[in-house]
Amino acid sequence: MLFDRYGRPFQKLRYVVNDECNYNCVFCHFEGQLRRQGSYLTAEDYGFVSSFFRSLGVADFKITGGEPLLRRDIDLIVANVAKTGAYVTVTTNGYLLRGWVDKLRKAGVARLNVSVHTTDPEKYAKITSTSPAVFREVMRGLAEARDRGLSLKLNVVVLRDINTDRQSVKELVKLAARLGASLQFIELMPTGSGTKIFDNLFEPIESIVEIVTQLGGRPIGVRKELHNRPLYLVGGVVVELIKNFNNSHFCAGCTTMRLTSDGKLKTCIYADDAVDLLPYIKSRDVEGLLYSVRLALAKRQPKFKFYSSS
Ligand SMILES: Nc1nc2c(ncn2[C@@H]2O[C@H](COP(=O)(O)OP(=O)(O)OP(=O)(O)O)[C@@H](O)[C@H]2O)c(=O)[nH]1
Ligand SMILES: C[S@@+](CC[C@H](N)C(=O)[O-])C[C@H]1O[C@@H](n2cnc3c(N)ncnc32)[C@H](O)[C@@H]1O
Ligand code: SF4
Ligand code: SF4
Repeated sequence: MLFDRYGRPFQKLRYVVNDECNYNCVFCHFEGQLRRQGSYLTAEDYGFVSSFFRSLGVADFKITGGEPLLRRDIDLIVANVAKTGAYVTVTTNGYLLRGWVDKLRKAGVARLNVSVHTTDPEKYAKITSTSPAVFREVMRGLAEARDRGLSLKLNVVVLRDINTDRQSVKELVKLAARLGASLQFIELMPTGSGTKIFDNLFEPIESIVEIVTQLGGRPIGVRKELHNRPLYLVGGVVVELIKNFNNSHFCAGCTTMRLTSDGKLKTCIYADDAVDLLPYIKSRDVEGLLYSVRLALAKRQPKFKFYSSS
């Protein structure tokens, strides 16, 4: 296992497998990468690089995007990562889910995170720049995934006065319960498109905690291995809370980096100084990769620190 200078172990890697999307969400951070660069690692590259990272002790791989289900070889990518024996999850907007459920299950996906910010089709359409019919298709995909036995988590970006009232939270809990899913509330991040709406739509996670508590929820633990995220249980549903803005406790528990779709290792979602792994991935150069990962770890800093001069 490798550690950074702040004693944080490197245990999880997020693969941003593309930089395009069939949605245009009002807040999208695109995982901190530029849109439409169009140069992607191949499924074979992901297989090779996953074996390498596994050998360093990384055991949890997140496949995200852009919209990962737009990649025609997404099942092959999942299979090549899963073959290493690692835990592989995919985060998706869910619109193309129905066509992929069986293939992803066979490829060995451990869980799907599906972003569903509201149960109101009209609000959904506005948030994502789609239509209410798109929302209904996502619901069909989720039902199919549940029926085929896939483990599910619903992602909700918290948006002030859009999904922060008691009824909205209650309906999301009910939806998660029907799907046998867990539910994750994520604070809005001021990056990418999130920057321009932040002042109007940011709502701290505490408002959700208050409602969850009013609904009978109780704390059941903390995800120490990832950002010290608090967990609650409400109505039989596990609720995970991502308080990622200005939270030194969250960054202190950061055990993850991102590999952009063109092979750059980002030390933090906010950081611009990525380390380029592409030449080493393409030439299957393990020594070069190890040197570069050590370099990235040496650069890594918590974005929000306990003590900061700035
Ligand atoms: N600031 C920050 N936010 C993160 C980080 N990891 C995840 N997030 C936020 O959480 C959102 C949802 O992440 P997901 O792709 O669902 O995955 P996850 O919840 O981190 O991981 P799993 O629980 O393993 O599925 C991200 O898009 C970010 O907004 C991180 O390292 N830093
Ligand atoms: C960038 S998306 C990529 C995967 C997929 N397209 C989706 O939307 O699920 C990954 C996650 O980041 C969340 N997200 C996007 N922009 C965000 C922001 N500014 N703040 C917090 N979360 C954000 C999305 O809701 C989604 O759950
Ligand atoms: S949050 Fe996901 S679905 Fe929405 S625009 Fe970004 S990548 Fe696409
Ligand atoms: S250091 Fe903080 S902001 Fe940066 S990726 Fe880790 S948790 Fe996110």
